[in-house]
Amino acid sequence: MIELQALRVGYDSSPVTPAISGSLAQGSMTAIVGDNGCGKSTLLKTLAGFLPPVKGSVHWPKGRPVIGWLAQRNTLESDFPIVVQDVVNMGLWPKVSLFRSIGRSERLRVAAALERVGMLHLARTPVETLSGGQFQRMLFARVWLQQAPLVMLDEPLTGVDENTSHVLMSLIGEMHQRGQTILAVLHDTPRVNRYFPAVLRLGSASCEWQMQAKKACVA
Ligand SMILES: Nc1ncnc2c1ncn2[C@@H]1O[C@H](COP(=O)(O)OP(=O)(O)OP(=O)(O)O)[C@@H](O)[C@H]1O
Repeated sequence: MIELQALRVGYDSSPVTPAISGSLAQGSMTAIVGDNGCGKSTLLKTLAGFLPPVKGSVHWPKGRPVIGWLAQRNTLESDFPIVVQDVVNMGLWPKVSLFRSIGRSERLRVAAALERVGMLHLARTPVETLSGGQFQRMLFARVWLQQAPLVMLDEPLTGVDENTSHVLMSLIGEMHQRGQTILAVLHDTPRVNRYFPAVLRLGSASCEWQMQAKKACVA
């Protein structure tokens, strides 16, 4: 799905990572790990097309697919004047535009997504009143509903409690099992070791891919 050829990512022509070569197969599930500041988020943003490569290249043999994107928690505004289900509704895009009202079957899908993350009772709650963990569950409901071929998650488990981590990890496993390609930046070493079949370890001078047979990836 994605081929990296001596890719270096960074800002203003200055790379922050070493050269990265390798590929991500369709349906794969990969964790990007490494120390703070080593360039994990920058790599994700470059692969998503938000930043140009500084050196090397990213190749999409079958074209870049729709990407389900979950940004790092602290980069998000949480004081929009909208309620939870409005945010989750956005996962229906582009099947439903802003100019077409949502039908019964779509409302049921949104409700199912909210139920899946334990947030159905908060469907009409203003986003600005959510706790950090509830906010993250809401974003996961949107990504889960979207069913994008490629899902990029930037530190999806950071700042959430153990129970929420468990729910979110099971959703990641579920998306993987239904054939979506998963690429996630994570600091949760035990969960990376337990659930991710592929790991890209990013260092300041080099990087390393690790592939290993994994048990069932649903938490
Ligand atoms: N917009 C920017 N402009 C210039 N430099 C940036 C920008 N954003 C991040 N950086 C720098 O790029 C380097 C890599 O940052 P990045 O956020 O990719 O690291 P990370 O591995 O995701 O870190 P963390 O684990 O702390 O989230 C850091 O030195 C950071 O200061």
